[in-house]
Amino acid sequence: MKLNKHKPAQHTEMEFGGALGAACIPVFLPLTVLYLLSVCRTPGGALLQWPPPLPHSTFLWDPVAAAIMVGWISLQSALYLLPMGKVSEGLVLRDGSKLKYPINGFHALCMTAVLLAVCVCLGMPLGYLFDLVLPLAVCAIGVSYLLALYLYIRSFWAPAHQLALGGNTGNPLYDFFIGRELNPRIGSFDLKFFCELRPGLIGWVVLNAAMLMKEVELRGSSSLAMLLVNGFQLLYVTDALWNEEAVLTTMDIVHDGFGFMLAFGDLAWVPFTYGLQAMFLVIHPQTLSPLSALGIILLNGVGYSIFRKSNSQKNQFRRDPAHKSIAHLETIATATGKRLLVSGWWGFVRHPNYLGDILMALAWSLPCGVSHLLPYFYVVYFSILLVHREARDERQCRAKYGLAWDTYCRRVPYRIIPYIY
Ligand SMILES: NC(=O)C1=CN([C@@H]2O[C@H](COP(=O)(O)OP(=O)(O)OC[C@H]3O[C@@H](n4cnc5c(N)ncnc54)[C@H](OP(=O)(O)O)[C@@H]3O)[C@@H](O)[C@H]2O)C=CC1
Ligand SMILES: CC(C)CCC[C@@H](C)[C@H]1CC=C2C3=C(CC[C@@]21C)[C@@]1(C)CC[C@H](O)C(C)(C)[C@@H]1CC3
Repeated sequence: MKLNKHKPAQHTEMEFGGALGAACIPVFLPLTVLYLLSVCRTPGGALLQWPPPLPHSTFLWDPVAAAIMVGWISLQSALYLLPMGKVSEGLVLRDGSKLKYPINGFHALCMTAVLLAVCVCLGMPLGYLFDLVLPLAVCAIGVSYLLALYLYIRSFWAPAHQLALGGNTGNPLYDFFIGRELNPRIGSFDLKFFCELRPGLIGWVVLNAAMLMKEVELRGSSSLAMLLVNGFQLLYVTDALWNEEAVLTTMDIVHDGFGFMLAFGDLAWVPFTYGLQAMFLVIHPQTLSPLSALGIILLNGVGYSIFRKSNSQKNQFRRDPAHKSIAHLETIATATGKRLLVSGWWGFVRHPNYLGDILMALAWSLPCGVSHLLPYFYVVYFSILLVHREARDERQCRAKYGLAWDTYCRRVPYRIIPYIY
């Protein structure tokens, strides 16, 4: 293979605070993960405490955790490679080609669940993962760094048309962080698509199940709060894998390169911070009245319904605008030939799917009560992520659709929350 001397793209706008952000985030976020996990295990559970509850170095490394990590990634890779489900094509690439992706994430989730159930019945102490969570997170962070380094180095052998438009600035720190290559593959194994949905997302619900088991070990039964958190998040992950094909049109797959940000986000950030609520409940049990539980279930239901219906409406519209379920919706033309929906969910606010996602995030935290900030970390982080993501998407859409996008913004003035934002 020939080493390619790519000319850095001229005037690429740097995101996430540019080179400074790219230098700080890979240090700051892994430390944040370890800090949050440590706080979660303290009886006080206060997010801001002095001195901070720093774990002793002996709690950070465990060869068993390393073995579990290797086993887990190998298992998910094997399931990804199994010829189950259908094969779908991604969007058209810059060279006019389309990549093929195996759509078998839901099968992988079901097979993992069966394997896990068998192992638990045979006596495997799943709750032990609670005790191993810090060394497991250290291993996941280590894997993200190694993967990002591998991705950065191999990108110099990729042809220019396979690089992400925003990931080839010539600044090594920034390009390592944001990702140079768009769809890095080993043979037909797509590394970005695999990482986005498999080891981290499925790992998240397995960790949640482990927290439930730990609670049963400690207190003899699982609490309503723990059941709600597990149920809601399992629904979210199952939905993502059931609708796996839709991920092929998201910003991450279509636009972003694969570098440290996504590798770390997928493999370490998602499994170890999205499930903080369940981890919190192991040490800080909460009693939930049936009425509050009902209210929280309703909130999650409303959020999920908005999230799913709006995402499905747009996916259907992009795949087949003439489909009978959406043919009645009002649209506007753009100079690219693609149209924009201006009625239905996408006429309500410009990002109805983000609104639904934020409502669900709130429903995942409420079972943990209101005495601590820690279980609300996800809601706060996620709102910031989505506001930032909305701004990035808006910039891209304005560049793509020009005047038509301005017309859409006038027709649908609110971004995420009607009459507020
Ligand atoms: N749990 C988590 O951590 C995260 C969850 N998410 C979720 O992932 C899902 C996908 O989000 P994301 O990838 O950010 O982007 P979206 O699914 O919101 O897609 C944005 C794209 O949709 C198209 N679009 C925008 N407006 C219209 C319109 N009116 N009519 C037709 N098409 C339109 C444009 O692309 P084009 O015109 O080119 O088709 C635009 O670039 C969301 O539900 C989000 O909440 C996202 C990030 C993190
Ligand atoms: C650590 C960084 C600062 C931020 C990293 C962001 C990533 C964690 C997220 C970027 C987009 C994501 C998506 C999902 C998970 C989180 C990341 C990877 C998603 C797979 C969750 C499930 C949803 O149904 C989805 C729509 C499939 C999501 C797609 C985007």
